[in-house]
Amino acid sequence: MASKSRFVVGSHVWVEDPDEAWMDGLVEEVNEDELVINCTSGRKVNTNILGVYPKDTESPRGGVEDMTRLAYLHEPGVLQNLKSRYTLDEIYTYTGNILIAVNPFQRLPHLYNNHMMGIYKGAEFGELGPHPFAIADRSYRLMINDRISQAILVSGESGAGKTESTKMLMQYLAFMGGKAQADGRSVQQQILESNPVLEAFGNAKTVRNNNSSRFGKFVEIQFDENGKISGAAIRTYLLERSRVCQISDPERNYHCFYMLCSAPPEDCKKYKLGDARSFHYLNQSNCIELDGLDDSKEYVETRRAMGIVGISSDEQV
Ligand SMILES: Nc1ncnc2c1ncn2[C@@H]1O[C@H](COP(=O)(O)OP(=O)(O)OP(=O)(O)O)[C@@H](O)[C@H]1O
Repeated sequence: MASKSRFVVGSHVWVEDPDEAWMDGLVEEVNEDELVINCTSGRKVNTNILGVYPKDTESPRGGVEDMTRLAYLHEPGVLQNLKSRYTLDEIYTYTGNILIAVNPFQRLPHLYNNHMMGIYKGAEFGELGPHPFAIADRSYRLMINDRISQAILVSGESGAGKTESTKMLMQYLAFMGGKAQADGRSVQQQILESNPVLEAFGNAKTVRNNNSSRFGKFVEIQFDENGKISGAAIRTYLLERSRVCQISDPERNYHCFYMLCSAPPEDCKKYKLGDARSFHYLNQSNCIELDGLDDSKEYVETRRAMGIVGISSDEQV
C-alpha cells in the first residue's frame, strides 16, 4: 500500500485514471495525504496518496522478459511492462515460471513453426524468450526426469487466447512425443485433430470472441517410459446448452450448424438442409456469416478431422 513517506515533490509516480487505467507523472505538491500530480499527458491531478504508486524510471524501454526483475511488481508496473513489450510484438512475458500471453489479434505463424519448436527443444528454461513452447518443454522434461505427471493450467478471461495457447502447448507436446507412423492416424495427429472437432461443436461467436469455447476442457496426454505419446483423453465440462435453441444478436449458434448449412449440395439434399437463415435456431440473430470464416471449407475440414480422431463415416451422419 502507498505510504505518505514514499512521495516527495519530484517523485515519479503512477496515478489511477478512470479512462486510461494508469497515468504517469511527477509529484508537484504534497499536502498530508493529498498529492498534486503533473501527468505526462498534460493533465494535473489532485488525488489521495492511496491511489498513487511509485514509478521505476530505470526499467528498460522495451520492458523486461521476466517481471520478477521489476523494481515494483504492482499493477501499473506490470501493465506498463506488458504494454512496452506488446508494442514491440513481444506478446509473451514471464513472471517467474508463469507465462503471460497478450492476445496479438493477428496471425504470427513464424512464432509457432517446426523451426521454433526445434529451438525450444531441450533449451534451459529462461534461456530463450518467453513462449508456450518453453512451458511445454519444461513440463515434458520434468515428467521425463522426475517421472511425475505434470499439469499446465491455462486461464484468462473470454477472448484472452486460452484456446490458442492450449493448441500451441499440445502442438509442442505432440512434437516431442510423436512417433513416426505410416498409417496417417498416429495418436499425436489424433490429439491435434481433436481441436477442430471440439471447436465445431463447442465454439460459437460471442460479443467478445468469434471463436469462443462455450465449455471447459481437461486434456490428458499420456506418455510411455520413453517419452512417446501412448494415449490421450479429453474431458469436457459445462457446455452452454441454452445456446442451441436461444441466441441473441450479434452472436451465433455453435459453428457446426452453419457448417451443415454450407455442406456440399449432395449432403444438403441428403440431410434436408438449406440456407441457415431459414432455421429458427439460427435466424434469431442477424449474424450468419463470419469474416474470414468459410463454413463450407470448415465443413469439409471438420469431417476430415472427425475421420482422423476415429469417428467413422457411418457415425458422422
Ligand atoms: N497467440 C495468438 N496468435 C494469434 N491470434 C490469437 C492468439 N491468441 C488469440 N488469438 C486470437 O484471439 C481469438 C480469441 O482467442 P481464444 O479463442 O484462444 O480465446 P479464449 O481465451 O479461449 O476465449 P474463450 O474463453 O471465449 O473461449 C482467437 O480466435 C484468435 O483470433
